[in-house]
Amino acid sequence: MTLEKTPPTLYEWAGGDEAFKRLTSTFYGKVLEDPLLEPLFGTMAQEHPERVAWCLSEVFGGPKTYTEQRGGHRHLIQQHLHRHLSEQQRARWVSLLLETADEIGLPSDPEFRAAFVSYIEWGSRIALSVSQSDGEITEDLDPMPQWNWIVKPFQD
Ligand code: HEM
Repeated sequence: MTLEKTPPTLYEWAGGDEAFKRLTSTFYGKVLEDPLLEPLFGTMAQEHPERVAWCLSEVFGGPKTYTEQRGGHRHLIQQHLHRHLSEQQRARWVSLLLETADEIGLPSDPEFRAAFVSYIEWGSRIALSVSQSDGEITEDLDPMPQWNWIVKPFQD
C-alpha cells in the first residue's frame, strides 16, 4: 500500500482564520473609500467583514462558522436579493479584493490563486445575478459550496 500525501485545505494553505479576517478587514476599509462601492456598503453592519471572512473560510474548507452563526448558503444568497448590483460594482469588488489579497500577502502560488479567484469570480457573479431579483428564494440552496484545489499542488 502506498500512502498518499494529503494536501492541506485551501483554508489551511491561506493561513486559516487569521488570514481571512485580515483580508476582509483590510478589504472593507478600501471598499468604504471607493466611490462605486461606498454607496452599497456605507451602512453595512459592523460585523460584516468578519461574516465574509467566516464565509470564505467555510467555502475553502475551514470551520462551518458562517453556517452555524448565520444560516448557510440560503442566508448568504438572501442577503444579496433586491440590491440591483451593477456589473461595474461586481468587477470593482473583485479587483479590490484581489488587490487586497496581494497587499496582505495571501499565498501567491499559481495553484492557490487559481482556486481562490475561481470562487471569487463564481460567487460574485451569483451575487450579481440574484441581486436583480425582486422575489424571494423558494429553492433549497444549502449546503455552502466547497472549493478545493483545481490544479494539484503536490506530487503523490
Ligand atoms: C464571492 C462573492 C461574495 C461573497 C462571499 C459575499 C459574502 C457576503 C456576506 C457573508 C454577506 C453578509 C451576510 C450576512 O449578514 O450573513 C454579504 C452581504 C452583502 N454583500 Fe456580498 N458577497 C459576495 C459578493 C458581493 C458583491 C460582488 C457585492 C457588490 C458589489 C456584494 C454586496 C453585498 C452587500 C451590499 C451586502 C450587505 C451588506 C450590509 O449592509 O450589511 N456582495 N455578502
